[in-house]
Amino acid sequence: MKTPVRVAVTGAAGQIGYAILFRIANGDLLGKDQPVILSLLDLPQAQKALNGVIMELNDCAFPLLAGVTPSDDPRVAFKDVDIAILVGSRPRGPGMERSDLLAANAEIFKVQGKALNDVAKRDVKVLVVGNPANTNAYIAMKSAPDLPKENFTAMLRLDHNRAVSMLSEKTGTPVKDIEKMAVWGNHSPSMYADYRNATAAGKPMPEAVNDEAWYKDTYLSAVGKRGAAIIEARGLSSAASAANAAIDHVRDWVLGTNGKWVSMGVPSDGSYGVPEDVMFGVPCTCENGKYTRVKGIEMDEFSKGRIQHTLNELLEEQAAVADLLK
Ligand SMILES: NC(=O)C1=CN([C@@H]2O[C@H](COP(=O)(O)OP(=O)(O)OC[C@H]3O[C@@H](n4cnc5c(N)ncnc54)[C@H](O)[C@@H]3O)[C@@H](O)[C@H]2O)C=CC1
Ligand SMILES: O=C([O-])CC(=O)C(=O)O
Repeated sequence: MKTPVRVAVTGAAGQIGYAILFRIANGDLLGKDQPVILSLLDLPQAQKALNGVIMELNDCAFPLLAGVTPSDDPRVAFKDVDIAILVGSRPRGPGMERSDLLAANAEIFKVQGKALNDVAKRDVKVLVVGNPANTNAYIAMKSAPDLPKENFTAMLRLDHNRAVSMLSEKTGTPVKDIEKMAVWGNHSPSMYADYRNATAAGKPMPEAVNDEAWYKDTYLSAVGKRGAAIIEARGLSSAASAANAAIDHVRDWVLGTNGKWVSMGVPSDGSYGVPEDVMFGVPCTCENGKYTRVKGIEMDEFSKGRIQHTLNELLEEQAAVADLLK
């Protein structure tokens, strides 16, 4: 039997928490032979509900679940964790933009970044889901100076999965036969879902779609605004698909992608004209527990403009939290 991996999930009593914990405990995150210990963080006022979730986790009698502990203190919840999925924060409601959440949620990620810095494993893998995810991940990274920067990532995978699914529907290609999709930039409507290198069953995606006007005028904004469309339809933000994307992101990071491209928000190394440390969505491949950016993608004028647009938004978000990080 393998040694259990310690996984922290914050906001564990919330709706994404309710969708993700049972799948992690079932082996969807790290494999069907890997025991896990769940360390669950939520606010003091959510502890009663969190205990109810733990009762349900226990009632599933998951063979891989080697322990579950609740806490309302990040320094307790993050102690010695190998993986931290930071979900806990306020979601937006109808009519709100993600930028409206920045003020409400930034402080959370400063506190949690510091706690990770002090008590987590030195190779902890951190995924920030709570919005605005890129800038929250940037805040957590900057608040954890003793941890390697590459430990911190933001979730672009929901956008990636939405982008692939919509191309699958448009072209009639099964999702499994779509490769090399790339979502650049911020997890917000400014993101750039770039299909130029993608393939549909081996055929170049632009050819398979054969409708550039649809791509530029309909598809790009449909991917970018999908979160708002879900809120409009459900009255609540996406939860099961967000949980699924978080599992995809961490699983691929830990277990590898076999050469397949996935989109991840990672601290920039300066490539593609993105200043260092900006938490930016880029296509990556993963192997041996490490991600590598796909390098050398040619940029046409349209792509340069889209990347600059989403970068500008991230730089504005960073400027808005600069005081918090002093
Ligand atoms: N990056 C992405 O693709 C997506 C991100 N999200 C974001 O995920 C976040 C969570 O969404 P939901 O689960 O639907 O919200 P929710 O409101 O159902 O749950 C949030 C949970 O976080 C807890 N929480 C709040 N502050 C906390 C803190 N300081 N420490 C620990 N726990 C804390 C709350 O008590 C609550 O239990 C939101 O920010 C939402 O916008 C949602 C969908 C997709
Ligand atoms: O839109 C929201 O607020 C939730 C989210 O991030 C998404 O579904 O993409």
